[in-house]
Formats: sequence, structure tokens, C-alpha cells
Amino acid sequence: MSFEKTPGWLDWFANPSIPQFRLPAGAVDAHCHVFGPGERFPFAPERKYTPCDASREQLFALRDRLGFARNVVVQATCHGADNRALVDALVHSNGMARGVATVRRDISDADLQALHQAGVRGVRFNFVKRLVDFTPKDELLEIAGRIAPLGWHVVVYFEAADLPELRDFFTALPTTVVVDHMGRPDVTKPVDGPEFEGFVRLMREHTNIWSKVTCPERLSVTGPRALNGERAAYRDVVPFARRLVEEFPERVLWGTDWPHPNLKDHMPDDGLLVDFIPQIAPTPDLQQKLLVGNPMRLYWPEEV
Ligand SMILES: O=C(O)/C=C(\C=C(/O)C(=O)O)C(=O)O
Repeated sequence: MSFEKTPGWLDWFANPSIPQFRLPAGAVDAHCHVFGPGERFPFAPERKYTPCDASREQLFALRDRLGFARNVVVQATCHGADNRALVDALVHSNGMARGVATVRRDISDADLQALHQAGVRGVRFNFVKRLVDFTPKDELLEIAGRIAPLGWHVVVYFEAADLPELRDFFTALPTTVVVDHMGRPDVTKPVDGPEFEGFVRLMREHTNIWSKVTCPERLSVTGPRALNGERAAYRDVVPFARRLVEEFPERVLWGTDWPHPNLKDHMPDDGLLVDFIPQIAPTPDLQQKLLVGNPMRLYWPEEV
């Protein structure tokens, strides 16, 4: 079956630069996806976008080029709750990839066990309206109750404006909760303004809540333009990510978000994204926790 990409779709960056920042040994790309290939793993009928293909082989080649050792592959909404492409990537990673799946309330215990065997260690609850249809909170709580005994966690993706309405639901979850992309803050607002302060307070008051300090390319208004010839970019996102890294050094994760779905104005050079890391995690200790210690504790606890 062939699929026509959403009009205007931006394909992932074909020839990413080698980062100047040398990743620590054992670094984990803790947020990335695989798309199909559609011929082998059809995209879900209920999807809100149709991407290009982005195979496990291409993901692992990027991993090696950038200097990562491991991946956490997150189910993309274009595959709905059909986790076959994700599982295929995990079982062909020689144990170097773990996964975050999307499941529905009717999934059997046997299928949950099979996902665990393949390397899945979490489920994703997506609240971004342009990506998914509404799922009742009671269904999500039921799923969370079923995956908690497996030692899994819940990854949540939402728009900042929706946090007030979602806060009580997040704090009721019986697992570790990992927030995608810092809850998508409006970086044109002050980093110590009421909006982001609300997110920081959520993490401060609930030590089971983590955040990915990812996707400057999605959040930035200043964009990828480097300053004075430096390779640094997305400078307006730095204060937000750096605040979380410095205040919660044991509860942050980083990932490329390759192959970068639904970007509209540019496609980032993944090597440039890696060079963004020292700006938000300015010391070797913070980099070690962000890139190795924290993701290993969450996804490979048996090896820690
Ligand atoms: O890749 C991301 O994390 C962000 C996006 C898409 C998804 O997460 C997805 O389709 O699962 C987005 O903002 O469009």
C-alpha cells in the first residue's frame, strides 16, 4: 500500500552535520520515532497526517552518526495504536532501544506482556488536538492502572494552554509521568511568568513528574539562526530548558525528535540540535544525568 504525504510535508534532514558537542559514552536519544515504512507498516486510518517513511535502519544510522548509544522510540500518532513498526525497531536494536507505545483499553494482558518483552516501558497519552481525537479520562486511567504493575510510565503530550485543565489528571496517575517538550511553553512569555511557573510548580510539587527538554525547533520563534557565527540556535528556548535542567537535574530527558513530524517552516539539522545541549546543560555532570543517568534509570533500570 502506498501513501501520499500530507501536502507541504518536510522530510527529515538527509545529511546531518557531525555535532561539535561530543556526547558522553552511553548517551540516549530519549525521544524519536519511526514512520513505517508504509509498505510494511501501514499508517493508521485515523491518522491526522501522513508522513514520509523513516525506517529503523535510518534511525539507527542517525544514532551512530550523532554519537548516541541507545534510543527510546516513541509511538507516533500516524500509527495510532498499531505498534508494529515500533516493535520491529525494538526487536532489531540488539537491546539498544526501548519503546513507548500507544494502547487502547481493550488491549489484552498477553499483548501488554508481548510489548514488554519487545522492550516497551511506557505508554503515551496525547492531548494535542491537531494530532488525536479525544480519549475519555476514565479510559486513560484504566490503562495507567494496568501498565503500572509492569513498571511502565506514562508519557504525556499537551499544549501549555491545556495544563490547568489536565493538572489534576496528571497528578492522579499512579506512575512516573514524563512530559513531552516541556509542555510546549510559549517562549515569547517570561520564563518566570505565571504560565511556565505553573509547569515548574507541577514538577516541584510532584517528584514523579519528569520533563523532556526537547524540540527547540518546534517552540522557537527566533528559529535556527546562529548568533555571531556560533553553531548555537533556538536561543529563545534556552532559558526554559536550562531552568528545568538546573532545577530538576535528575528528572529531565533529551531526544532529537527525529524524524520531526509536522514541522512547517524548516527542518533542523540533527547535528545542530545536539550542539544545543551544552547551552541547556552547561556542565559535564548535568549532561551525564540528562543524557545517560536519567534515561538509563527509567528505561534500562536492570543495567543501572
Ligand atoms: O514528534 C513529536 O513529538 C511532536 C509531534 C508529533 C507527534 O508526537 C506524533 O505524531 O506522535 C507534533 O508536535 O506534531
